Amino acid sequence: MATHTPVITIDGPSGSGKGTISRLLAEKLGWHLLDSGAIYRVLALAALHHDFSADDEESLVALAANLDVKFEAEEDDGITHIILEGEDVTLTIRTEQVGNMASKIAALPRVREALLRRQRGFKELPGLVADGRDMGTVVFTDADAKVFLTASAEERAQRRYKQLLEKGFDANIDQLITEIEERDERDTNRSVAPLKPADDALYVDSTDLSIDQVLEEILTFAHSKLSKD
Ligand SMILES: Nc1ncnc2c1ncn2[C@@H]1O[C@H](COP(=O)(O)OP(=O)(O)OP(=O)(O)O)[C@@H](O)[C@H]1O
Ligand SMILES: Nc1ccn([C@H]2C[C@H](O)[C@@H](COP(=O)(O)O)O2)c(=O)n1
Repeated sequence: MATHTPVITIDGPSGSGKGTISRLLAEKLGWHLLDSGAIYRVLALAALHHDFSADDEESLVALAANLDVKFEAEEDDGITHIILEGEDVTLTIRTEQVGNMASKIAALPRVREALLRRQRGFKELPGLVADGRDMGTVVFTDADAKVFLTASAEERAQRRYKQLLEKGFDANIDQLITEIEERDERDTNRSVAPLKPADDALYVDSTDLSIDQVLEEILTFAHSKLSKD
């Protein structure tokens, strides 16, 4: 009999805390982690390097199919380093320029298709926490527990502002709110794999919740779903 590999999906808009919560959840459970946004961001950075425009689907599909990217867990700093074509791009992919390009190319159906297998390859024992926009609705539709994590656009922009300053990037709060709203609009209204809660997802609004409170709520939910299997 094939062994079941459990999956927990965390979907939601930019800055809702998916990455933070997914990492903490994966650490607590001792499971693997898929940051699917990082894959779209790496592709976006590679496209910018090659000077491809965001609507050049043909070139982007070829780039996605041959993307030379490695995720390397470093013992020294505990961070998973992302290596694109031999270069460490862990920090570079986090800029708003790369995030916006990622959101644009992610609207192209054939680009999404080209990245599907790479994402599903992360599902390995003892389990996977998958973070993104369509983890529960497209990539892992049979996940054991699905969560949709959100927060108001203003709160998400404030979080991003703080995060960018901490990382030494320049930031402007009004511009961040505008960019977050534009990104929400694009991610939610695209024709393929739009950002939306799966029918069977737990909906968590983290606007007034601390990271610990969100983690607690999701862990309780995940345990209840996993114990039913
Ligand atoms: N509940 C919370 N309260 C306060 N700050 C939070 C909360 N959740 C996350 N944060 C902070 O908000 C910032 C953005 O969080 P994170 O990167 O996890 O979001 P994300 O949804 O993964 O965003 P993106 O999709 O753009 O990568 C981080 O600095 C994180 O520490
Ligand atoms: N499963 C996913 C993950 C990400 N994207 C797109 C949409 C986002 O705007 C962009 C960057 O993601 P982030 O790092 O901010 O989570 O990538 C997507 O369409 N599907």
